[in-house]
Amino acid sequence: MTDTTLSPTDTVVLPSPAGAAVGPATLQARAVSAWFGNHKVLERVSLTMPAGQVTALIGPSGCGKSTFLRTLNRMHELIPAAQFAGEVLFEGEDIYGPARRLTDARRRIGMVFQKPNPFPAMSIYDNVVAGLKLTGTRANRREKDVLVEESLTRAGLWKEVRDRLRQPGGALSGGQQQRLCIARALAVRPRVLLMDEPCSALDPTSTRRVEETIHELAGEVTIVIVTHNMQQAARVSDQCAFFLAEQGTPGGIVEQGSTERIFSTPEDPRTADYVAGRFG
Ligand SMILES: Nc1ncnc2c1ncn2[C@@H]1O[C@H](COP(=O)(O)OP(=O)(O)OP(=O)(O)O)[C@@H](O)[C@H]1O
Repeated sequence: MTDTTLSPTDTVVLPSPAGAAVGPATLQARAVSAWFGNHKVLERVSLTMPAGQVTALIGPSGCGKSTFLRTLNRMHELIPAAQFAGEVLFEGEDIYGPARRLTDARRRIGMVFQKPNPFPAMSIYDNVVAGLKLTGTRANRREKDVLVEESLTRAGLWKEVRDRLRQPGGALSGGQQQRLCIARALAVRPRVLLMDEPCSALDPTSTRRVEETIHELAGEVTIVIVTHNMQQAARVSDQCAFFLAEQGTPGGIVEQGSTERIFSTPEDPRTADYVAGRFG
């Protein structure tokens, strides 16, 4: 990993020029299919992820949850031999449309991964600023200072690191590193945040802290989270989509709905078995 520490005189790109929409956005997947080579792993998946809500993608290992998540900001196409069909509408506009740029999708739709991946040798401050690279407006040092404080505050980390912003990101605890990665993703002011099992590498206390951060962000940004932890899905999400890939068939959504209903009165017996922990 290269150290891309920025000096105070560097110019960076600030997102959301004055007047641009910055609130949460609705994301709509329509008939999304995905392949790795000849292996079809998703079959015409449709799902609406409403603005400002938390949507949890649940289901057993290998059913295509992470692949689906990666189609939502065009990360899937980075994998060699990966193919895609369908539409992903961001506020009604297809991010795969011919006039759409990859960088637009990545800026508006941020991502946090399973394993915290800050730049370890880079300072906490510069880790957050590093999240700005994809954008289009220059920022001076003062603007960067404001954005760093704003992003770390929104990620629930500011109070813990405000006195040591020049220390390396790698010196933080695992849970703090994950919240630093959330701050880095928030620095471009995305309108949707994708989270791929963001707590699976964390201890229970850090997991709780990240869940609190998700609660605090809900309403400001649309969140889509993949989780294997049913209690976590119940705690953090407004709606759930239950994925399944049966007997070598591509993955699809068996059932979707409000989290309360999916857990209390699921319609499909396979959903009932899964949320009750009887398989997967
Ligand atoms: N880079 C890849 N190359 C080839 N096949 C892949 C790749 N990534 C995933 N797959 C395959 O795609 C299918 C769906 O995988 P995916 O990781 O999306 O499922 P998942 O539900 O997120 O699983 P898990 O919960 O274990 O992370 C699986 O059969 C997997 O083996």
